[in-house]
Amino acid sequence: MQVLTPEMMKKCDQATIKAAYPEILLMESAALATAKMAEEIIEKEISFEYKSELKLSFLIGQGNNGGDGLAAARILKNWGYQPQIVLTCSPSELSGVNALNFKLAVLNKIEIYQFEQLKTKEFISLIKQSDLIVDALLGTGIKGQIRGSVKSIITLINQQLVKKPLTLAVDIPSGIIAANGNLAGDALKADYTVTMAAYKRGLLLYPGKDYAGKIKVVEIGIQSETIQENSDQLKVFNQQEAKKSLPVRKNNSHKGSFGKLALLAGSPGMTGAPILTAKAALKGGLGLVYLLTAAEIAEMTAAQLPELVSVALPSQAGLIKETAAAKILKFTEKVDLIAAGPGLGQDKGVKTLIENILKESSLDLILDADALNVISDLELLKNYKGKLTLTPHPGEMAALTGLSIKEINNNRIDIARKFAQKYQLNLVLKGAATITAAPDGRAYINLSGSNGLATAGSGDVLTGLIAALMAQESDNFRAAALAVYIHGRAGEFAAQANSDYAMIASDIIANLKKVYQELQ
Ligand SMILES: NC(=O)C1=CN([C@@H]2O[C@H](COP(=O)(O)OP(=O)(O)OC[C@H]3O[C@@H](n4cnc5c(N)ncnc54)[C@H](OP(=O)(O)O)[C@@H]3O)[C@@H](O)[C@H]2O)[C@@H](O)CC1
Ligand SMILES: Nc1ncnc2c1ncn2[C@@H]1O[C@H](COP(=O)(O)OP(=O)(O)O)[C@@H](O)[C@H]1O
Ligand SMILES: [K+]
Repeated sequence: MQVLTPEMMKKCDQATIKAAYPEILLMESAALATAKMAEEIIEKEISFEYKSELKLSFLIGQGNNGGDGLAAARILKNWGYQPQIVLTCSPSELSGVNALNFKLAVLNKIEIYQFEQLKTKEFISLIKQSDLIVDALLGTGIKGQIRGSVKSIITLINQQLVKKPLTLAVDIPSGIIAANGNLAGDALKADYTVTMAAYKRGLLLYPGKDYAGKIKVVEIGIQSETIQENSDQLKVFNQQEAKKSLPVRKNNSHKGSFGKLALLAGSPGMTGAPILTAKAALKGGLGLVYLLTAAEIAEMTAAQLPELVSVALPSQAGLIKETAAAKILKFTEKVDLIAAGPGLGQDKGVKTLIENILKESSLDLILDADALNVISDLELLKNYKGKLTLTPHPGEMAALTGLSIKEINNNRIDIARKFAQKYQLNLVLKGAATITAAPDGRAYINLSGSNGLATAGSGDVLTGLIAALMAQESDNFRAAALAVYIHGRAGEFAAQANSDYAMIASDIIANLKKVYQELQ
């Protein structure tokens, strides 16, 4: 499912209206979807005897987001509810379809207040008594910081109410910038968001994602072709996408059919990382893992995982010698893909090894952690002869690009995509709302996972999973996006069993089976 910017959404609206779909009809569809969602929430969350005893408060802005709200209030009134409306402007300031929907609200005898005419106490009391607030103050048309009555309403609710009533946001929580998920000063937190036609970026990026609650995308008459034509290949990776992408395992197969991985990882003091990666790769469905690591720790690591084949590299005091490059390249002739980085360390030998692999190999190559940190010449990435995948967290991405972590996180989608296209590689930009970007411009925002994944070794697990899925699926970009989804979903299961606080990276691996069972 597509993810849009406000400009793209506007183009979709305009194209639909131009193709003979009257604007009022589009708004009525949005309103009907909002009313249905409000009713679903009421039935699920509130115990009541009569619809008419419920207090439904609609906060109405001056633009089309407010128009959606006005029409939804009227529909719910016709269904037997008693909605009330708080208007942020005077009725004479409404125009077009919004003025018409206001007239219809009056005609349907809905109780209407103007915020400016209410005393603060009266407004607070009205909100406090509400069973459900429908937030139709601001949608995709937000410009600049929140101001005027809209700002007063958001500030009053956020500052004066200890417990906020149940809230449904129309299209996007008011105050969240639809283009990037940032706050326009402040925003109204929702328990649910009903969003029109497609996801908006701001609903999936932080802090916006924290304000949106449960999101439902509703169809309002905009054709999927129109959305396709006016969007930019950015999609969400959800369960539906994962089910579609899960590689089919042939029965007539052997361990070679599911890939042989050369894993270049580990160093003295960092012997756990390669085990997490190798175990995740094997539990992810990969056929065989060779761990290439410093001679001093090769035996010790092999002892931790009986399924592992350990290969000792020439080293001194645990540091891999620069001369190991030839041995590694020779060895990788018998494997299908290489993953390098977890716990590898960053000394000179490691840098030489990674540079040599980038210059000489043409296998599918995944670089993570220390293998990313030692790269100083980005041209090596561009010139790599095989298919390359990088998995930086924002800190590693900052080092690769010269940008700050804040800049990266403020513009995750575009930065990841530009880098992937410029250097012709798959990029997994990790962190809350992981972005997977392809060299050809495709990109996914991942929807699974939680803060429990922010635990030592979690990234090592992801690298193993990416290798496993890449070995089983020919489209490396899709494989990486699927691995990110599965990692996140396994993390959700791990959090259910242990809590976000108490889960560790091994719990993610232990729960992979549940994800595969769910997706099969
Ligand atoms: N187009 C369609 O056919 C369809 C559109 N749909 C719906 O329309 C929504 C988009 O509507 P929109 O474009 O009218 O913008 P919207 O979000 O209501 O905001 C504009 C209003 O807010 C005001 N305002 C702006 N910034 C502000 C701030 N910082 N602080 C305070 N006020 C601020 C701005 O004031 P002005 O700048 O004009 O003074 C203006 O009055 C979309 O999210 C969806 O819900 C659906 O019904 C499907 C069909
Ligand atoms: N708050 C969060 N929500 C969802 N996923 C997260 C969050 N924080 C981290 N993650 C995920 O956890 C993993 C952490 O990887 P990384 O930073 O490399 O950790 P480590 O180096 O400890 O293994 C990544 O897949 C990342 O996307
Ligand atoms: K809204």
